[in-house]
Parts: sequence; C-alpha cells; structure tokens
Amino acid sequence: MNYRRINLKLKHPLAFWSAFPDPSERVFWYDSQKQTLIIASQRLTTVQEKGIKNYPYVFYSQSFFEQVKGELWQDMGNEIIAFKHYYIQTKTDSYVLSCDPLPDIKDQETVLQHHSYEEEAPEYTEWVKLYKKLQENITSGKTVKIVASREVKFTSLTPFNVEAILERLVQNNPGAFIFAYHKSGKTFLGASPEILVQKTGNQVLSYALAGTMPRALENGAQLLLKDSKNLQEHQIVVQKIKEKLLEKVSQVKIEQTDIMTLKNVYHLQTVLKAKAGEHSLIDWTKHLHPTPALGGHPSRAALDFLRANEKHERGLYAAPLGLIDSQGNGTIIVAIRSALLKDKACYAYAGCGIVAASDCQAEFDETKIKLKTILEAL
Ligand SMILES: C=C(O[C@H]1C=CC=C(C(=O)O)[C@@H]1O)C(=O)O
Repeated sequence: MNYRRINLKLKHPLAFWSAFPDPSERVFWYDSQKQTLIIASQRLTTVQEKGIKNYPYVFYSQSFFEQVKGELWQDMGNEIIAFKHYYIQTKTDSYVLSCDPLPDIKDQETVLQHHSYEEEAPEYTEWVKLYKKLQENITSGKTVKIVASREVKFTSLTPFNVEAILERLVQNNPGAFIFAYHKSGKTFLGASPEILVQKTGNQVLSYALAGTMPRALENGAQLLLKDSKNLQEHQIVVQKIKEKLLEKVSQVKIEQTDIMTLKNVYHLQTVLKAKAGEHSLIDWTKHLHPTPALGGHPSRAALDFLRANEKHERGLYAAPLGLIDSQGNGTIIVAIRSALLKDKACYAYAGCGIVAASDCQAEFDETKIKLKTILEAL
C-alpha cells in the first residue's frame, strides 16, 4: 500500500485525534519509555497476519477470553487493522503517513475538561462472596493463584471527553503505555505499565509484573521486596513466563527482580528476554496470554473459575493489544488500568492476584488504588 509522507508538527497532537470525529475508528498509542506517539485514524482494511508488512503499522488486539459475552464488548477487538492515516511523533521527528486525502487539522489545545460523576460500584459483599469461592478453589488444590477483577461503573452528567482523559493519562503516568481504541461510539483506554511481549528484531522481552504495595505506605518498596505473599504471587508469574518462553527457544535471560514505581503503587517487576526465533509477535502473544499476572495458575483452572464466577465480561480488559510495524516489531501490552467509555458511562476495571495468604479487604483496597489511574484522569 502506498502511503505519502507529510511533515506535520503538531503542538497539540490530540488535535489529530479530534480531526476524525465519529464514525471514524481510531487508535492512540503513547510509549512513554521511547516517547513515541502514534495516532491512527480511519480503518483502511482488516489485515491477515501475512499482510502486516504492507502497512506502516497495524493495530492488534484480542479479547481476554476467546468468547465475548454480552452487549457492551461486542465488536471490540480480535482483529488486525490497518488505518488510512498515521500521525507519528518521536523525539526527533514528526510526520503523517497517509494513503487518503487528509482532513483539515486545527492544532488546538485540548480543553482539560473535568467530569462530575457518580459511582455505581457493586457492594463489598459481592467481592466477599467471590473471594470466599476463590479461597475454596485454592484450598481444594484446583488452583494456587487467581487474578480476580472488578468492574465499576461511573456515570457522568456530561459525555466523557476522551481527549481530556487521554491528555491526563499521559501527564499522570510516566513509564506507562497510554492507549485508546475508539470504535462505534465506544472508547477503550488506559495507561498500562505491563508489556506482555515486545519484539525488536530477533529479541523478545516480557515483563513479569505482579505483587503490589500502595505508594502511600511508608517504606512500601522495601516491604514489597521482602513480603512473602507478594513474592509468591510474583514468582508464579516469572516461572510461568520462563516456562512458556522455553517451550519455543532454548535460552531465557531473567533479570533481577526490582521495583516498578507508579503514581499510586509499587509493583514487583522481573524482565525476561529471549531470542524471537522464527516466531512472530502475534505467535508470542498468543503463546503467552494470559500470564498468571492476569489469569492465574494453573491457567486452565483459574480461567474456568473466572468465567464461571466473575459477573462482568472482561472484553479487552487485561487483554493483549498494541501496534506492530511493517517489520513485525512492536509492543503488545496487557490492557490493565483501563476503562471502556460509552457516552456518559465509564466502566473501569481493576484486578488483583489472590493466593492462599491473601486478605480479602486488603485485595479489595488494592483494586480501589488501581482504579485511581482512570479516576484521576476523569
Ligand atoms: C490485574 C491487574 O494488575 C496486575 C498487574 C500488576 C500487579 C498485579 C497484582 O499485584 O495483583 C496484577 O497481577 C490490574 O491492574 O487490573
């Protein structure tokens, strides 16, 4: 496909997003580690994996579970999509790649509108019920760890303003991957710190990210590095990713476990690296998802439990998504610290890994802290 390159430096890059109102499909992707922003707009076509090389970037997503239940998440994800226009901004360059005439782009500042909203959270007693069943599952030996999640609905007096929320997600979350996928009047967005798999040439990298302490806790980072419950939760993820990598390649490099510091929480983080071999980024994604940082261990039993007992549909929450370039390189994150916006409704998601030594109230509180990523952007 022939894309023209047009030099364009926007002072307010979100103006590119705003230049394509509904029904334009759009993707926003800001890698704050590389300080690279890509905004893709207007679907050109759905792509088969072998066709990826024909487009500057494609957007890849797959739902958390293979089957998606209910109305809310219908038609979101499980596709590879090429777009007509890409606005690309790196530390040194800024341009558009386009295969269609561009609309007028007004380089206007985003109005940082705040929203007044009401919360419709399920009762704490609902969490307690789920937690009890989960502990029974662990005690019976079916599972060792399950990552349970909550969906909390926030209703605003005015429609949620995606640009303002994205702007604040970028400002508040250095180190994270800020993403948005807009389709049919719905926007799924968030600021995820977790790379499922990143492919650069013949290298792949994956984050084991599990184990959490609030930033508000004094010495939280030091406590986390020594906390046996969190270390167990974390090690399950490291071992599983290692095992999965070794199913395809002969060597894996496991870096030292460290602390990832985010705005509201600390996490335990271990980076694993391997050779990509002949496997594509999508092969690796399908092979690794869901890690026990999002599903549980053993995986099948944990997923069966979640399907049977979580009341909400996960859709793209905790699911793999990202951009892949024409060389097959890119970063697939798991879409946590995320929410689905639809007009005046915001469905926000947060989960936490639960093992035998967990505490019901502490895990609930952890999901509330994780929800702050979204709430502080509203
Ligand atoms: C499932 C989520 O977080 C995962 C990532 C980091 C730490 C986690 C934890 O400590 O439980 C979770 O595994 C979420 O934010 O919704």
